[in-house]
Amino acid sequence: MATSRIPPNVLAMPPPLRSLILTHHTPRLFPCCSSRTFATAKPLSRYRPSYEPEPPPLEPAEVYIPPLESTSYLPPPSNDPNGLPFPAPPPPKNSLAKATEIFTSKGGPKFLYSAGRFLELPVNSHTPEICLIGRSNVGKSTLINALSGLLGASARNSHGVVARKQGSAITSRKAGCTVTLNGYGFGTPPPEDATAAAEKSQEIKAKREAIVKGATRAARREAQKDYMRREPPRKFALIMVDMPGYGLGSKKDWGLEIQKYLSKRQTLKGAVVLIDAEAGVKEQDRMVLGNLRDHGVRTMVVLTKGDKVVDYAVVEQRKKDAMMTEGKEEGRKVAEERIHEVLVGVWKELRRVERRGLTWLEGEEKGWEREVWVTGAGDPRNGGLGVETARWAICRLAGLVEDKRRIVVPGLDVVAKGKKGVPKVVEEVKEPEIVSFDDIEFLIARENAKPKKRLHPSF
Ligand SMILES: Nc1nc2c(ncn2[C@@H]2O[C@H](COP(=O)(O)OP(=O)(O)OP(=O)(O)O)[C@@H](O)[C@H]2O)c(=O)[nH]1
Ligand SMILES: [Mg+2]
Repeated sequence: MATSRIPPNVLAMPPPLRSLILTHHTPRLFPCCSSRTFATAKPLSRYRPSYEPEPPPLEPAEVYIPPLESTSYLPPPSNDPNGLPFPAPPPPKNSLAKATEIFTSKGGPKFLYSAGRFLELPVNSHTPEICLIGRSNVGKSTLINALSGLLGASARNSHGVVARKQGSAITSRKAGCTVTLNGYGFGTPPPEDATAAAEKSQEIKAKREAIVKGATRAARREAQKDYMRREPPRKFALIMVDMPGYGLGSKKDWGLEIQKYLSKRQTLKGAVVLIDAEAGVKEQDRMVLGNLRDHGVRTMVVLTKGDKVVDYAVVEQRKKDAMMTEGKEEGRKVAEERIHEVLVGVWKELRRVERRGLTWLEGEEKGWEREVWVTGAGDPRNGGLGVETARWAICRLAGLVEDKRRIVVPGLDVVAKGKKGVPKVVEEVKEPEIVSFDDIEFLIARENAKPKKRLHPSF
């Protein structure tokens, strides 16, 4: 019978190693600590990551179908209650390329800051900011990653230090992953700003020299104060702010900080409200839209997880349909119908929220945008449904690209104005509407609340 022996030089070994050697060579003496017991010991499971393993990827050849008819939709005319959303024309190629350049420029996105409170945010008086708001787990961080060029699995499975170093947002399958206001810088500032930035850095340099050379102590102290208060020159074309989600896993304090951000941030150009295409508009979304209205923030809605709606519809349809190809086509129709349903719900909600205020109006600069965008940023087939056009929409919201599309619909003529991208709507009302007294009162109140144009400063 082979018996294990204790090595003679065991006492010459470092004390922490001795017990290991002994248990290895004499398993019978220490059965509870044998190497096998160590290998299957329970405590190791504590170090496993807390998120569940990813499900196996979908098979591209089987499930992949062409994306939806369009990635952005406009509402039917307001005088047509049964009208369907209609697909908006795609953005012009040159400005689409400009938006792509801003988001995917060399060097990638830069993670700028993570602020737990509004007061911790760095000063910003020059770079336009756009914030992403939505329920927990809706896909805010995934969308930021996809906008910067990461596709599918890379956008949705971004964890740990490597992701931080790359400048990507951390994502998780667990709700409540993002708990601070996280800023990401994209693109390079326009050339005139670069010159201004160079001048400013000269100024800062001069101030620093003054600190060293300042004759008196008081002068040095004054220069030091100025230097501490300085704002770094503009380095990015756009800053995107990823916010903590509301709903599951959120906290009251975060809500308060977000409110402060919405009301006080001077450079905030607009908010992108993310709504899960599978779940539709929820109570918390209504509350957030109300907040945006109260703070007069320009708002744009983006549906996320559009790919899931499409896949689900296809799989369901295929169960019913024996013919695979027909199943796909039918599935596409079903998916389109489901997306239409959610879109109609979104516009209904936006109009309802608008009616409760006086100044946050449909299609106005300080109101909400009609066009709603459909995305599938975390599409496991690396498709990144609608990400390219979403980039353009965000740049338009920030005033970085122009919208020169002309959209003509029966009964509704939308002309997108060049400069600020606010579509001007000329609506043809075919028959005179019968309006209740309440509505008239409301319309008068709304009209009075609009800022009056002054003909001359002296008037
Ligand atoms: N299929 C699909 N999955 C998505 C999409 N967007 C996000 N997901 C998944 O949804 C989960 C949550 O994504 P996150 O980006 O972390 O969500 P979040 O809104 O930042 O969540 P919080 O930080 O908790 O507020 C991840 O597991 C993603 O893989 C999408 O467009 N399609
Ligand atoms: Mg997040």
